[in-house]
Amino acid sequence: MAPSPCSLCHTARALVKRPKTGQQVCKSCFYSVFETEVHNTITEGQGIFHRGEKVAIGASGGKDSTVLAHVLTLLNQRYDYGLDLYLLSIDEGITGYRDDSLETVKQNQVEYGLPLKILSYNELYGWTMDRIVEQVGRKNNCTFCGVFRRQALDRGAAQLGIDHIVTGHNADDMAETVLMNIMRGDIARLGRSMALTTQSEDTIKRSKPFKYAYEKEIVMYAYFKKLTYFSTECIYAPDAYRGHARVFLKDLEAIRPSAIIDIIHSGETFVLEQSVQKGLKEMQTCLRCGYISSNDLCKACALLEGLEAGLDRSALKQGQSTLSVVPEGHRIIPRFERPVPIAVEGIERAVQSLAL
Ligand SMILES: Nc1ncnc2c1ncn2[C@@H]1O[C@H](COP(=O)(O)OP(=O)(O)OP(=O)(O)O)[C@@H](O)[C@H]1O
Repeated sequence: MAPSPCSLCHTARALVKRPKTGQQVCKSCFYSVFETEVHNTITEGQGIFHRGEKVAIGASGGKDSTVLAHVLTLLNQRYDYGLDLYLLSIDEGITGYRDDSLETVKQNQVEYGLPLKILSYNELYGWTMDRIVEQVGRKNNCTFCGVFRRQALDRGAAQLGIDHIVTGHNADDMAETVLMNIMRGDIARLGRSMALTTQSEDTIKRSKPFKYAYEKEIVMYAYFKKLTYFSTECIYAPDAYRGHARVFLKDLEAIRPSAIIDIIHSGETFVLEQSVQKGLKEMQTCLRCGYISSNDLCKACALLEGLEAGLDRSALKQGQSTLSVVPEGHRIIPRFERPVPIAVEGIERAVQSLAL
């Protein structure tokens, strides 16, 4: 049987069946269409970046963030976004996992010529995940890791004077999140987690440029381009609940590949009723460390307090402590200082208005 021609350029031989659309394409058209779709996500509407912005790529050494570092570096040059890119890695202190993946990030630093900052849980919280798991067991450790990582990324970015973090969350991650939030009945969180970019007054801007990129295509892209990435799963039990959502989603994708995008679009159309919005807690800053929080203590301070007190699973009852006074001998998280955002667009507009 004669080889099929690429359904986009109609000249080269098709080598890939796109998981997202089923189109048979050649390698070069696959790269082009993948990169263009990410560019479209980034630039749609007002766009997520502005010229001169300092952007930290959350770099774990895994496939998603490695491809993100590669594609953002490329698009920044191709379309002249004018971004100042950095790699920001959080070392959770997981022996035999994160130490190895950080070696990959260090290689990426050289390959892409981007400055790299590594910030560890040990430095910030005085605890590694290895020690946390020793104390709280494997069952709930993902909660600690998730809360601590979120804050560590913000703190690392703040130390670099960066006001925008991008992560490699992909379309599969987004669809899983929709399913998980529906199964939990947490529609308020669903709305927030579907945004391409999130920012409130007191937080560092976060974006997910791979929001619509299929995991399978990210893997294909990394494979064909021979990118250096680390492919082992975390050694501590991954979030079991997400695991169920993932298996369910993969089954749906096998039957109908568009299920992933369809679920994301469904998630995007949920709108919170006014009455529900009114019931949501106002955000404030943590009395102890100054980080954004919906309680007197932020989740990280509450979890840390539990760890320091030698609690195990009960330490998960976060947000219940209202103490601004630190119990004696307990370690605390340093105060969170945010960089003052520079309104570059505002400055540009002001300069333009002065021009003759
Ligand atoms: N230790 C870390 N340091 C910096 N960023 C991280 C770290 N862990 C996760 N991230 C960011 O959060 C995104 C989603 O993380 P998740 O744990 O879901 O990993 P993943 O889906 O395996 O992604 P990756 O393939 O990039 O590891 C990553 O793509 C990355 O941008």
